[in-house]
Amino acid sequence: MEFTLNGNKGYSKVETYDDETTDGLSSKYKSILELLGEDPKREGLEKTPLRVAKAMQFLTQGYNMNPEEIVRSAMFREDYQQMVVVKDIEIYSMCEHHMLPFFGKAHVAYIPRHHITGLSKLARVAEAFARRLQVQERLTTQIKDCIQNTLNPLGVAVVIEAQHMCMQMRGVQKQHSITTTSDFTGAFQKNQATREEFFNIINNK
Ligand SMILES: Nc1nc2c(ncn2[C@@H]2O[C@H](COP(=O)(O)OP(=O)(O)OP(=O)(O)O)[C@@H](O)[C@H]2O)c(=O)[nH]1
Ligand SMILES: [Zn+2]
Repeated sequence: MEFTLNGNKGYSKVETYDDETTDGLSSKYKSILELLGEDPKREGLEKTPLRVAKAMQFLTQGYNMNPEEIVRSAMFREDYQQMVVVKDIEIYSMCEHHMLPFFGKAHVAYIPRHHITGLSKLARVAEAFARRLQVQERLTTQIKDCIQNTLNPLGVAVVIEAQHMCMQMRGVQKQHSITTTSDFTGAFQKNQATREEFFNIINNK
């Protein structure tokens, strides 16, 4: 057992890699190397099944995190009722169709009703949902729902801009394509001026 995750504050059950999962994944990745025509015994590849087994657990650690708990762990009563925006949150996820990375930026905003949360928690929520097999649309909606359900704010906005390796390295091979998804509740959904203010902030106008 080794300590692995930097910045783990107890929302995650994965404080260590799970030995049984590591062993199971390692032996399967060894077979995958063989199927790809490689020699898993050659020096450079000897430890690769183990490394990949750990990397995959790292990249999917979000399954063991509780995003609502992350928000609730730092919820403060406050009467501020203006927009709070955390933009340019880096996200690294993996598409559930090809298990290849997609990555980019998330922009998250909310308008508090009675409660605010720690700013880092918005980024931690994005992280908890991103570190799973995902589609960008569901990732966007899950972040939005989590903030809405915990803080009960006057509105939530989430925009994600991402590049998908499955569209760049393979398949249609469009290296410069960027996918944007968005989801809104409350004031962001109903009020065009509020939504525009949010877009102006994230676009730095
Ligand atoms: N909507 C959505 N699609 C995604 C996402 N990530 C990957 N995809 C797409 O998932 C689709 C899967 O389509 P399939 O036709 O079953 O798979 P494929 O034969 O590998 O398709 P190509 O990628 O077009 O070669 C592809 O169009 C991918 O671009 C995502 O986050 N959201
Ligand atoms: Zn894909």
